[in-house]
Amino acid sequence: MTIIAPSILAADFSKLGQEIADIEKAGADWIHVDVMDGHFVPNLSFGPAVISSVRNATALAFDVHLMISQPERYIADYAAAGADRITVHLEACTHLHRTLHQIKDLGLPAGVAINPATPISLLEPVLEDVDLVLIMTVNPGFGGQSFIPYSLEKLRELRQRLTARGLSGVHVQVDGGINASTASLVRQAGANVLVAGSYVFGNESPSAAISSLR
Ligand SMILES: O=C(CO)[C@H](O)[C@H](O)COP(=O)(O)O
Repeated sequence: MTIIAPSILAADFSKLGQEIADIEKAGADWIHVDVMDGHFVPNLSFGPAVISSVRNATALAFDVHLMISQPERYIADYAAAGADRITVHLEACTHLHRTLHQIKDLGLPAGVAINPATPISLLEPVLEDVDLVLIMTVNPGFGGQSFIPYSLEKLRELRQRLTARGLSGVHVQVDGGINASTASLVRQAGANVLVAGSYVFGNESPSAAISSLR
């Protein structure tokens, strides 16, 4: 079953709680929460105070994607703010294995994300330690960018490696440029968790947009 995780980066921040409640009614499975620090990525979004203020707007899981340098400094804060799962970037961690276990030690599923130019092979040492791998299908930092086609090869390679290692339960997530057309391609290539921002929140009917991604 495909899990749809709308990214609130594309929501109207002036009524964020309502936007989250509405997207739950529209059929979302998880709420994708993009945290940006203006250092690891060239944009800023929001921090734990905003997350905790909207946590009660939904019963859905908050899937927190930390696009921040040295995320180990803030993992406890995001867990306390209401994150249900936390994903960190391989490129942002000095000690990736330690950081993933820091997340797991807080009782949360740990995810690892990679940028478009990072090869799948670098994930090999931590595949057994993660619940989710996020293949960025755009360069992180901004919504509304175009899907990078080479991502499909990376997805196929990741699925093969997970299957070969008996790890088919690991979620394979994609983020960036996902719409009805690219959704079909990434699902065929092995993704089972689809993040979509502008396609869902910018659609006249978010519920139709979510259905079209499944
Ligand atoms: O992580 C992100 C940017 O770094 C966003 O989640 C991603 O870009 C989704 O936006 P869109 O669906 O509009 O492409």
